[in-house]
Amino acid sequence: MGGVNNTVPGSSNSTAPTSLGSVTDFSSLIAFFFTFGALRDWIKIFLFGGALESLRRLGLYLYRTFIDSFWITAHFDEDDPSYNWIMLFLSKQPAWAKAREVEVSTRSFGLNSSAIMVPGEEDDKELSLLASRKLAYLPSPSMSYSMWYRGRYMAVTRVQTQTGYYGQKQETLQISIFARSHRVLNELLLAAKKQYMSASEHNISIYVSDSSNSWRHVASRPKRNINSIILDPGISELLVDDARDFLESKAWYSARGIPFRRGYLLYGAPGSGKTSIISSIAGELGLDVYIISLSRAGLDDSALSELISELPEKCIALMEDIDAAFTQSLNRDAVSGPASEDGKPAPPGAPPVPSTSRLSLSGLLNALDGVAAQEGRILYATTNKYTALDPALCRPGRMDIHLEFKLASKYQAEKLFSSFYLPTEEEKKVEKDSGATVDDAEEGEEVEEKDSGYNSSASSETDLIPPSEKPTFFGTSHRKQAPKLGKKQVAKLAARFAENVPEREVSMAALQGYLMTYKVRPYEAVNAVKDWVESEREARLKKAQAAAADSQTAPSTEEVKADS
Ligand SMILES: Nc1ncnc2c1ncn2[C@@H]1O[C@H](COP(=O)(O)OP(=O)(O)OP(=O)(O)O)[C@@H](O)[C@H]1O
Repeated sequence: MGGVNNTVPGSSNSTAPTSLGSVTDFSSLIAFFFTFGALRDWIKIFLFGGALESLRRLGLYLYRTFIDSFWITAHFDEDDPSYNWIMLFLSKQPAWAKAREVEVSTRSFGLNSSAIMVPGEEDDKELSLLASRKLAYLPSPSMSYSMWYRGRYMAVTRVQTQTGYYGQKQETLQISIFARSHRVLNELLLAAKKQYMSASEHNISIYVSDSSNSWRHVASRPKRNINSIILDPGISELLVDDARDFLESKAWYSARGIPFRRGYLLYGAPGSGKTSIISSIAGELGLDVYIISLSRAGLDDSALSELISELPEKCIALMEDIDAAFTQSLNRDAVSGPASEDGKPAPPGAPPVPSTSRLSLSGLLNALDGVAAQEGRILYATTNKYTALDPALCRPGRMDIHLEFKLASKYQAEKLFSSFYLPTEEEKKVEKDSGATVDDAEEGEEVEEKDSGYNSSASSETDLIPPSEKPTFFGTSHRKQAPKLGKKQVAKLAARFAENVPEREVSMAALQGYLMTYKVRPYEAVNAVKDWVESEREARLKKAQAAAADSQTAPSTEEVKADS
C-alpha cells in the first residue's frame, strides 16, 4: 500500500544531506592531503614566506616614507620652459665640469648658443669664430648625480622615456634635494630662472603651437633696435608708448571692469615693417612672442580658444596675415565670396577657392575676447587686406589701434640710406681700435665720388691670374674697402638718394634689397637709383598686365560648372 510522502520536492530537507556531504567530503579531502607530511610543510613555508614578504614590503614602505620626508623632489618636463632654465643652470655648475660621466651636447636650450659653453671655449677666439654651436656638459640620461647646492645635498637624474611616436623620446629631469622645507628648492628655481633671463636678455623668445596644441619654444632671436626700423615720424613712439602704458595699467582696467587686453591691427603694404616693428616692441618691453598661425592644419575653434587661454599673462600674441586663414573674404556672411589679391571681394563670377581651415570667424572672435580669453596679453594682427576684414573683428576691444603702414616716403628713404652707410657705434670703436680713420670727410671735405667696394675694381690678386684662367666671378667681399664717410657726407648722399626715390611707390623692403646690392658702394647706389626705380615701375606694369590677361582668360563660373 502506498504511504503519503510528506517531503515537499525541492525543500531543504531534501538537499541538506547533499551539501553536508560535500563539506565533509572537502574537509576529508584536506585532511587526506595533510596526511602527506611534505605537503603540510610546503603550505607552512608558503604562508610563512608570504607573511615575511609582506613585512618586508611594509618595512620598505615605511622606510621610504620616512626617508622621503627628508627629501624634496622636483620634476622638470622637457616641454616646459623650466626644463631649459634648469639645464642651463646645471651646465654652468662647476661640479658638472668634474663629473666622471657626462653627456656632451651642442643644444642651445632656446638661447643664443654662446650662453652655454665648455670652460675655456669662450677664451678661444678661433673656436668661437669657427663654430656657431657651443659645447656644453649635461647630465647623462639614466645616470644619477650627486652635487651640493647651498650646503644641501642634491641628486640629479635625467630620465628618458619612449613616447611611442616614431621612437621619439620624452625627457624629464628629476632633482631631489635633502631638505625638509621648500626654501632651497625655491632658491634654486629662482637662481636658474634669473640666470636664464640674464642669458636671454638680448634675445626675444618665440613660441609656436605644435600639433598637440601646446605652446612650444622654437627660437630665440636677437632683439632688434627699434631705431633700425624707419617709419614715418611718431609711429614707433606711439606703438611703444601705448603698449608700455597698457602693461602698467592693470589696476586701472580692473577698477573699471574693462578686460585687461589690448589689440593692434597693423595693415598696409607688404614689406613696410609691420612684422619687424612687432619684434622690436617685444624686445623693447621684454615680452615673449607667441605666434598664432591661423592657417595651421588642424586648428579649429576650440583649439584656438584653448591656445589663447593658455597664453601667459604678459606676452605678445602675433597673428600674421589674419585674413589668410579664411580663403573666403573675412566677413561674417559666408556668402561674400573669395577675396581678391587686393583684399576686395572677388567678382560674383569668380570660382570658389577651396578652404582647408576649420576655423570660423565667430570662433576667432570668441577666442579673442570670449570668457576664456587670457588677460594681460597684447595682440598684434597684421594684414595686407584691410578692407576684407569683418568690422566685428576690427572693433575696439578686439583691435584697439589700427595703424596703416605705407610704401616708403622720401623721409624714410633718406633715413634708410643714412642708417646703411653710417658706421654704428660698435664699428666706430673697432675702427678706432685698429687705428683706421672714420671721419675723413667729416668737416665737409669733398672726397672723390667713387666707390672702391667689392667688384668695383679688380684686386691685385686677380690681376696676376692670366685672363684664360680667371674665374668667372672673383668676389672680394671686403667691407673694409668701403669708403669711409663722415656724417655730413652721408647726409648729402642720403638727400640726393631720397630725391630720386618717388614718394610711396616702392616698399622699404625693396629699398633695403636695393641698397644691399650696393652694400659698400654708396656713390653708385645714389647714381643708379633713378634707373632702378624705372625698372621697378616697368616690372610692376608687366605684372599687372599679365594679371589682367590671366583674369580675362580665367574660366567663368558657368564654364567651371560645365567642366565639372
Ligand atoms: N620701415 C622699415 N625700416 C627698416 N627696414 C624695413 C622697414 N620695412 C621693412 N623693412 C625691412 O624689410 C624686410 C621685411 O619687413 P617686414 O617683414 O617687417 O615687412 P611686413 O610689412 O611685415 O611685410 P609683410 O606684410 O609682407 O609680412 C625686413 O628685412 C625689414 O628689415
